Amino acid sequence: MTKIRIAVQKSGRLNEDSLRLLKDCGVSIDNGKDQLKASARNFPLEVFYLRNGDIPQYLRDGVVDIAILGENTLIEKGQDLKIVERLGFSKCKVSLAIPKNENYKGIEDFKGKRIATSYPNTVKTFLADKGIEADLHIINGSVEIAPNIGLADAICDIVSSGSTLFKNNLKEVEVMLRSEAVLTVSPTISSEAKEILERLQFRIRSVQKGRESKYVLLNAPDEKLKDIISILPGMRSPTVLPLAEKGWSSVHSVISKDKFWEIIDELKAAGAEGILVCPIEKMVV
Ligand SMILES: Nc1ncnc2c1ncn2[C@@H]1O[C@H](COP(=O)(O)OP(=O)(O)OP(=O)(O)O)[C@@H](O)[C@H]1O
Ligand SMILES: O=P(O)(O)OC[C@H]1O[C@H](OP(=O)(O)OP(=O)(O)O)[C@H](O)[C@@H]1O
Ligand SMILES: [Mg+2]
Repeated sequence: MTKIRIAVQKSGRLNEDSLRLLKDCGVSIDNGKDQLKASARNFPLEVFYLRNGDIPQYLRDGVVDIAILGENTLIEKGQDLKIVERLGFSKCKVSLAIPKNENYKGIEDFKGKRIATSYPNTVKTFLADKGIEADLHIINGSVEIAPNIGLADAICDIVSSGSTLFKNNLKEVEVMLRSEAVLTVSPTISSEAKEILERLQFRIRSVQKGRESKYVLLNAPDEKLKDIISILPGMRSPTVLPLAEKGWSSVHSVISKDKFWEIIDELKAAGAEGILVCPIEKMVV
């Protein structure tokens, strides 16, 4: 029986959320410590635990069919690989930063400067586009230390909270790109594996929709139902059930997490009472 082979980062920033997503999709993986390969018990899938930076080549070579990667890694090393799903976690930027006490006038300041980075292709393309030539120093980790030890004048690295820059007395001056985890696919994927991929994507979308939504239940006097219903979007329209107490109804609906507090305020103002909010595990649409 065909199994889809998925590459997941062995350890690091993407590992935990990638495995959680598979778990939420109902894929159970026996996770022996230090295993490099593991099979799912209840879905035709095999996980390969690999170094992030190696995954684009494994996809090209057809060693794995799909992978969870940071979009930034694809921009750096896998422009030819197709993204089939955006996964919404590991959001970060790839930015240029310089020592905090230096005055920044604009991108021309990078002309002839030594830039330490693990993302040489991304920096080269970004600067070439603006007609700037700089001297790149490729290092694999702890990039932010480079200006402090005299190895470089500036850096290009991942920025999320900004605390690593702060701790190293650096400031972000150019955001080159924004990234999140994505599901990407090998150009050599077989049609059988593609079918499994479609089943997995269907589950991923259901999990994501669930994560983006909340289930809301509330009580309302019947004369205020019309106003309350007009506030609630719902998958089709809200469910309305009579309460034991005459003249009152219970209203159930699904609302987006983004608009959550706004809608709750409006519901309260429209006369809703006893509002309950529950998480949604999956939403199949
Ligand atoms: N601070 C962060 N906040 C959010 N996402 C991040 C952060 N740092 C890295 N990422 C994302 O997680 C991915 C993996 O980063 P991580 O530092 O764990 O691995 P790596 O050192 O790039 O790779 P390797 O697995 O080859 O050691 C990055 O490509 C990026 O997409
Ligand atoms: O803006 P922040 O929230 O501080 O995050 C940014 C830092 O996170 C990543 O490093 P990581 O912690 O993964 O360590 P690494 O250098 O060993 O990859 C990245 O390389 C930055 O150094
Ligand atoms: Mg890192």
